[in-house]
Amino acid sequence: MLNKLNPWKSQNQPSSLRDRKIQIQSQEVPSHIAIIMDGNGRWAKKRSLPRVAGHHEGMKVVRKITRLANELGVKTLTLYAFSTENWKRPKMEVDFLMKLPEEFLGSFLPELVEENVRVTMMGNTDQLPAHTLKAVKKAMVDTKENTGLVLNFALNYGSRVEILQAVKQVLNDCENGKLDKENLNEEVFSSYLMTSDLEDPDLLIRTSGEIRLSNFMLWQLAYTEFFFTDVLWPDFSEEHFIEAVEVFQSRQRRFGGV
Ligand SMILES: Cc1cc(N2CCCCCC2)n2ncc(-c3ccc(F)cc3)c2n1
Repeated sequence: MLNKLNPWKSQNQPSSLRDRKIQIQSQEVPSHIAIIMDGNGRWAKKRSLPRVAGHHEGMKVVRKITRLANELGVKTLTLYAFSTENWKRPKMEVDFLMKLPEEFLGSFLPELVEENVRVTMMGNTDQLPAHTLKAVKKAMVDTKENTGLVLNFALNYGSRVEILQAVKQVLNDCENGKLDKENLNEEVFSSYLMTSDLEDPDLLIRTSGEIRLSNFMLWQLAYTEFFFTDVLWPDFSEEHFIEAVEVFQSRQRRFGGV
C-alpha cells in the first residue's frame, strides 16, 4: 500500500535517519569500517580558507562519525589520519596536523571513556612529536579496559613500510629459529602486521572522489568492499555514513551466496 503522504515512497522505505539506523541494525553491520578522510584541503579552498581550516573542520566530523559507528554497533573504526607521505607537506601544515590529536582528545576523551570506546593507533611513533604521542598514549591508557568500539587511528602509517617491517621480522624469526618458514602462511604473516589484533576491514570508505588506496592497508583490504563518494570529508554527514553501510548491506544480500 503506497504511503499517502508520499506516493513515490513505498511503505517499507524507511524515511527518517532514525528509521534507516533501525533498518541497518536489523541486518549485519560491517564489523570493521576503515575511512580515508580525504578532501579537507579542497573544502577549505572552496571557501577561500587556509587548508588547516579544512583539517580542523574534518576533526569535528571524526567525532560525529565515531558516535554514529558506536551507536550502530560497529566493532572497529580505522581512520587514516596521517600518512607517511604527509611529512612532505609544508611545515606549518604538518605542525598543525600534529596538534589535532591532543585537541581532539582534550575535548572528546571524557566522552570516549564514558561511551566505552577504546582508542588505539597504528603507525610508526618514532617520528611523531612528543606532545602528539603523549596525548595518544594517554588516551590508549585511559581507554584500555573499554570493550566497545575500537577507534583505531592510522598515524604516520604507510602500508608498504608496514609490510616491509613485517617481512624483516619474519626473516629475523626464521633466522633465530622462532619461526619455521614451512609454517609461514597468510594468517601467520598477518600476525606480524600492525593490525595483528584486528579483523580485516569489511568496508572501506574514501571521500572526495579520489579512487585509489594511497598506501593504506594494502594487505588487509584484499576482500574489503569499497565505497567511494565525491563528498569532501568535512561535509561527510551521518546520512552519508548510513548510505555507505546501506550499500554495503545491499551488496551482501546480492552476493551473499554460499
Ligand atoms: C593527524 C591527525 C589529523 C586529523 N585530521 C582531522 C580529520 C581529517 C583528516 C586529517 C586531519 N585528525 N583528526 C583526529 C585525529 C586524531 C588522531 C589520533 C588520536 F588519538 C585522536 C585524534 C587526527 N589526527
